[in-house]
Amino acid sequence: MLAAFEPKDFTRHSRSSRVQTCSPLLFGGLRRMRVLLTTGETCEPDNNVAWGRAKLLIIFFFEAKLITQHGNFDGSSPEKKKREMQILRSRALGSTSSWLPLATKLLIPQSTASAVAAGTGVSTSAPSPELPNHYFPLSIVRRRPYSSFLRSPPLRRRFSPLADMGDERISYLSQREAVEIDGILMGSLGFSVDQLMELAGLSVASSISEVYNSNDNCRILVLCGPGNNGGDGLVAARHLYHFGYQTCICYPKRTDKPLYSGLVTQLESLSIPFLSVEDLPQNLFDNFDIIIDAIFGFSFHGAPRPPFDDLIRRIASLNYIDIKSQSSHAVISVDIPSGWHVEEGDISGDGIKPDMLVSLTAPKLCARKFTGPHHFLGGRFVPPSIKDKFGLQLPPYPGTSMCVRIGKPPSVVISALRENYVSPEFLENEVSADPIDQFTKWFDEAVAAGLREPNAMALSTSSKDGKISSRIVLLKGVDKEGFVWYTNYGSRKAQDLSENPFAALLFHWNSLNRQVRVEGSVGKVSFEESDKYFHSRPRGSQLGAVVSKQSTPLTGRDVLHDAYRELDAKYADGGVIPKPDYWGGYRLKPNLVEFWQGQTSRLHDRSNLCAAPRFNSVLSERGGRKELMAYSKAGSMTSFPSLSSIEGTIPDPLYCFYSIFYY
Ligand SMILES: NC(=O)C1=CN([C@@H]2O[C@H](COP(=O)(O)OP(=O)(O)OC[C@H]3O[C@@H](n4cnc5c(N)ncnc54)[C@H](OP(=O)(O)O)[C@@H]3O)[C@@H](O)[C@H]2O)[C@H](O)CC1
Ligand SMILES: [K+]
Repeated sequence: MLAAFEPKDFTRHSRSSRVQTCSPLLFGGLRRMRVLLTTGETCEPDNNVAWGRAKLLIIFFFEAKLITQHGNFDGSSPEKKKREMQILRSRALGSTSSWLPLATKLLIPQSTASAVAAGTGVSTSAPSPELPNHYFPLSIVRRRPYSSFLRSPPLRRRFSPLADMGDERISYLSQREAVEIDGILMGSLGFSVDQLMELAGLSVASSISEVYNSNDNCRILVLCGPGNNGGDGLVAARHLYHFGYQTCICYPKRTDKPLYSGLVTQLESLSIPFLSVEDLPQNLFDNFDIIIDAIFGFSFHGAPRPPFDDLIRRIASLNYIDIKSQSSHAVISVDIPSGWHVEEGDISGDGIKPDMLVSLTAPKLCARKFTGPHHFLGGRFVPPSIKDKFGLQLPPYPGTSMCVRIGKPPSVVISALRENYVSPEFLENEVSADPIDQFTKWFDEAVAAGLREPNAMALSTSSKDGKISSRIVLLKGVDKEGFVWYTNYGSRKAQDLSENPFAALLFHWNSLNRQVRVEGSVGKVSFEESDKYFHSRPRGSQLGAVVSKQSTPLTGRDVLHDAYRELDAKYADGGVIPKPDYWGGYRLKPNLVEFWQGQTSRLHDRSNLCAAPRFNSVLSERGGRKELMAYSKAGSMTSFPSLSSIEGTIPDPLYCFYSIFYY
């Protein structure tokens, strides 16, 4: 019955009116949306009561749709029906506990429901006695202030750099060594199993979030075994829930110990559903995008016993499902692909073939046979004493990461690499008429979002014969006069600019789905401005600027280093290092600034603010409405009937812009 239910069937989407009919496909993103109820009432996610009601409306619509499609769940026992509802709810909305009690407060007239049903294709002609009398759809307005996105940036897929070690140089543990290390950690080294399990589960969740997006409504089933590997799965499920994934658990052989019952309680308090083996579809990918295999770890021995033998068979059968190669469906094994021999691997050849393996502490010998695209290491708790005792070669973890990619880099089909951008709409009435103000607003938001080097920009220049070159430089200042960067006046870009004083800048704020293109004329900044900036730089950068004759071939690296050392010694007393003549700044005065906001299905928003030479004016062309404004130095604006009527009216042009909006 679950398989027959396809949420895609009732997705309705109207971009032009910026209203979407409620669709379960959108549920993952709902927390980030402002919801407009059909009554006209609006609410923000921060408004708990209204938001709770909004969620309820969604669920009632969801259930009504289900019931009208499937009648009374004919043949289902009330228990089974309840369970199925629970699965559907959790798939759609995640946690329900916080808002479900509000259900009793809702009473919506049947007339509203019928009117709404007519617009959504839900049939009410023969309502089931169970059909709630108060279901109706929602209109979702995909708008909210950008600042709220910054508070909860969507999780994005990122790849950690490959560990800087060949596969051969990483240590692989035998089963005996793995057990022994476990014993030392929890013996003389004073760790508790709870601690290690928490770190292991967090590593698993972190590894998954590096490869699979949570904002694609990713549904994860965690299959947990009876031992600590199963415990890692329970912990990972909790972290994944908090990372925004929709998680379900199947934990058929529970352990009575307080550690495990505590983990179960924590998950239940998040309303994460626990499914029995019988609840699961034969083809696990029917209802889930990712299957986490946390059944057996390094203590596995012999042949799998029920019910795990059947579960392992079901996961292994997913290897042959076509859909896997074309979609984001994946099997992820924790520490050991369950059913594999801990040292020999998949002896029978028809075992699980995971897409991702997260080895914990150190990979076990079987991991040598892993051929999937993503091998990660987690369990960042191994102290040097263990590394020394077992002669472990392990890759360093980058930064504060809880996981590190090891093994071969994934082979990717370049043409298949794409992101579906989910952003707030960039509406014309929200764009500053002044491009520098708009740029500053976006730049501040890029800084607030914690982007690395938000001031990095591609600078494209052209020689007099039209040969274009680009490189990344750093923006060092921006104001109404333009965009400033510093460089060596002997560099290729400087040579280009001396021949052709026009250039283009491109800012790419990837995780905000934003780009800003700037085009204009370029001139050198004054000596005083360059000199002031030069002396604000760290001493090492000043020395580097003096010794580096950019774009000039060297006879060897040591020439540069020797020159640096010599200069360093010369100014060892801390004297002022003079700015060399061949180093200084450029300023690009824009005549076009384009703001680009990536949107779903490539329906991006672009706003183009262009300078209109000689006019201190602003011309807006917004949604077909043309507006021409005079823009005084003091910042006030006056409306004019035409461009020619402005000519001569503004005595002291500063710069002027008109706007064009693209859709
Ligand atoms: N130091 C670390 O690296 C840490 C790793 N962690 C994780 O812990 C597992 C190892 O956990 P452990 O509990 O020792 O073992 P398993 O999870 O593999 O499971 C043992 C249970 O499985 C049963 N079992 C074994 N073989 C079979 C089989 N053929 N069929 C059915 N059941 C089987 C076994 O029952 P027995 O009756 O056979 O004893 C146990 O009930 C490691 O891999 C990591 O994932 C920690 O979380 C953190 C520290
Ligand atoms: K496993």
